[in-house]
Amino acid sequence: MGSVTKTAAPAPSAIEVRGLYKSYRDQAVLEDVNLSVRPGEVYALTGPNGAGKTTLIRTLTGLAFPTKGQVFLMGRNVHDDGPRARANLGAVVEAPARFYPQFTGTQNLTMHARLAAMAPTKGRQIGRDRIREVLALLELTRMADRKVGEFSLGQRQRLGVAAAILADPKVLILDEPTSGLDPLGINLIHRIVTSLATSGCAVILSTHHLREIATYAHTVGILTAGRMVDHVDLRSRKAAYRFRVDDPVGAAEVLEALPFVRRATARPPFAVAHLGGEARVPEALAALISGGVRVYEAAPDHFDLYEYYRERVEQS
Ligand SMILES: Nc1ncnc2c1ncn2[C@@H]1O[C@H](COP(=O)(O)OP(=O)(O)OP(=O)(O)O)[C@@H](O)[C@H]1O
Repeated sequence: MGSVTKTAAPAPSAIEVRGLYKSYRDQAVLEDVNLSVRPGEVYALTGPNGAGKTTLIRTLTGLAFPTKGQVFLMGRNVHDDGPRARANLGAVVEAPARFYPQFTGTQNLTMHARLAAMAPTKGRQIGRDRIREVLALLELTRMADRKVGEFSLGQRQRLGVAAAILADPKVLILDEPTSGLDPLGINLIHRIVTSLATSGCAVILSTHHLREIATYAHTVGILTAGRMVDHVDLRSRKAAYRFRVDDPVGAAEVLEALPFVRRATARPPFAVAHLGGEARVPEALAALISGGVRVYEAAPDHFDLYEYYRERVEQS
């Protein structure tokens, strides 16, 4: 039998936004927004108040219609083929999500489960065990049989996330899921989002909590005045190392010539290089030393998303 060479094809996007425009009367709120999120990726959307984040999220979920452009969820156009596109979607688009206050947490989730069972392509039956499981995951077991009208803001917020993940969505879209939550609640949402992404779910969430999302988002989209001014790939930023040297420009040239270095720049007194991992640090050091560069220090170059964001927003 002959052998077959396999080349891993990139996973198709779970969320794909193409040339999206949205205006309210004559006011442009979104202009030419493009983005894509693959299965397993967490995309954090951020930007100043009024930048258009909620409008974008509502348009992604099919709740708002674009003036121009398309949104695909799992390959289906959310505005032309809504019920099928949304069959794989879990979302919280209003904070806190709306529930029937006179019914308990369990009863509200049971109603969500019935709706999920009616989805055209999925039709999954969600049993009581799953409802108990998501309530426990969101640390709401104690509140399960209390009326939602008696829930605190943070508890309702967590119930919203419980409803969004109930049917094991392939796409999760959350508008400011951590607003109104205490520090442990914020951490809980982060852990849940990370674990869903690890199991293959594509996640978009909007947030103002830059330092927190920097720890687990893969990409950060910066939206200002309706335009996506930057997509920051945090994975590549984390692979950077900085070397404090006597000659940063010469050191950057030495590093740039190494086959495993993707990019090297001088930022006096440092030369900063994207090495692809810490296993390459000894080789980079050896190259610098044999190139006649004196090295005083080598350390990961921590990317400060907050500082980056501030500069980016001030420029635009
Ligand atoms: N239904 C609407 N009719 C008219 N204008 C609207 C409507 N909804 C939003 N806008 C306008 O669109 C712009 C973007 O609003 P949006 O709520 O999307 O911003 P945001 O980035 O989510 O803000 P925040 O961070 O404050 O939540 C604002 O100027 C807002 O006034």
